[in-house]
Parts: sequence; structure tokens; C-alpha cells
Amino acid sequence: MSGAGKPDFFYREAQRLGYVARSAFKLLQIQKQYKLITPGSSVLDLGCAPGAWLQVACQSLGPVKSGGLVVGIDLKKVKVPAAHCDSRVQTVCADVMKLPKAQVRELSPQQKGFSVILSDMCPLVSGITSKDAALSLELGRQALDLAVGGAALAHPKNEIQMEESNDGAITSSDVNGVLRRGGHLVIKLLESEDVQEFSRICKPLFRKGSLLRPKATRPSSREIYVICQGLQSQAKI
Ligand SMILES: C[S@@+](CC[C@H](N)C(=O)[O-])C[C@H]1O[C@@H](n2cnc3c(N)ncnc32)[C@H](O)[C@@H]1O
Repeated sequence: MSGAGKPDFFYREAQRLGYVARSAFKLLQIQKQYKLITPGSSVLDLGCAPGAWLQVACQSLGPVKSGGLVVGIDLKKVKVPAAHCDSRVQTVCADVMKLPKAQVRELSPQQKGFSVILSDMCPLVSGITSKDAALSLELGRQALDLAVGGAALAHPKNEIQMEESNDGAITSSDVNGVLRRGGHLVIKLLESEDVQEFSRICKPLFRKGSLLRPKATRPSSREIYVICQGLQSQAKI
């Protein structure tokens, strides 16, 4: 069982129910409210260690015969938890900041992308609020770019900066995001004035956008989740 801070209700419940971290209750609440993961979903879990969201995501897929898969990526090597996970869960040890989209797409069913992307990625917090928020925003931007791709983010309404190759071009193989049309995206950020701007960028790309601070978030934490439902086709952006 991992988790900083004092053992509280969610910590004890996680232990009782076989979850590897109390963070399981954050995704359980997201699932209860938004029902993003359904039987057959293909889920990409960015920043998956120690694996509590892998457990909840796999449970949400329903019985094995319904299909689906969960791919977790983390800087740390993650052993798939024995409880609540089955053969549909796999993990990859990698830095999401350096992963080309093409490589991530190869991990999806028939290389067609994922139907749900979750990012619970968090930097090593320094305690300096503005620095931590800026690092978390960088991780959030990377998750958004990975999901929707450069073309969507390069929309004139968006101020987000795109990464360019040496010749100034965005390479076509890496321009498209790995979230399928109609798919859902969850991104954790540490609260700052940039959260509103981030969510303003997400909104036109999706059918619906919301912000959520789950009940299991520790009172001392500044985390907030941007919940984006139903990726729109490019034409609607
Ligand atoms: C709060 S934990 C995730 C908890 C997880 N959702 C769970 O329920 O078990 C945040 C994770 O983000 C990972 N992380 C941070 N930066 C990353 C990066 N650039 N690439 C991959 N993982 C990253 C950290 O290693 C850490 O394990």
C-alpha cells in the first residue's frame, strides 16, 4: 500500500477491498459520475504506478468475455496488481514526455487508438506551489497533445505551444492523437490560474468538459481533474 499522509478512511477502505492505493476511490467516483469506461473500452492509463487505477479500470471493463484492454505507462516499473486485474492489463515503463504518439498507438487495439485516456501523472512535488503547478501543467499538456494531436491543438483559438521538428514542421506520423473520436479524457492538474485556460482549450474539442475534485483527494492537495467527454470530429472544432 502506497500513499503519503496519515491512514484515513480511504486508505483503510483501499486495504479492506484489495486496492493498492487509496487513489482507487478517485477513479471510482469519476466512473460513478461519468461512466467513461464501459465493457470493451480500450484504456490508456498515464502515470499508472502503483496500479490502483489499473485495478478500477479493469473492473470497469466487466467480464473478460466483454473484451477491452488497459495499458498503463509509468516512469516506474509497475507489476500488474493480482487483485481486480486480469490478462487484459499490461504495463510499460517509459517517460510519457518522450514517447512518440506512433509508439503509443501501437499499444492500442489494431493500432486504432484508445477509447479512454486517463492521466493521473504528477511531478515529484517540491512544495513550491507555482513550480509544482507549472510542472503538472506540462504533464497535462503532454497528455492532451498525446490524446488529441497537434492538428486539434493548433486551432487558431488555442494559445498552446506546439512542439516543432528542426525544419519547423510537425511530422505527419506524429500529428494525430491516440484518442478515438467519441473518446474520453481525464487529466489531473495541480490548481493554478492556468487550469481555467487549460479547460477552455479542451472544451471545444469535446462534447462536454467538467472539473472535478474527488472526495478522496486529501484536503492538503491542490489536485483537480479535467474531465473531457466525447472527442469531436475535427470538423466541429
Ligand atoms: C499519483 S501517481 C499515480 C497513481 C495511480 N493513478 C494509481 O492510482 O495507482 C503519479 C505517477 O505519475 C508518474 N509520472 C510522473 N511523470 C511521469 C512521466 N513523465 N511519464 C510517466 N509517468 C510519470 C509517477 O511516476 C507516479 O507514479
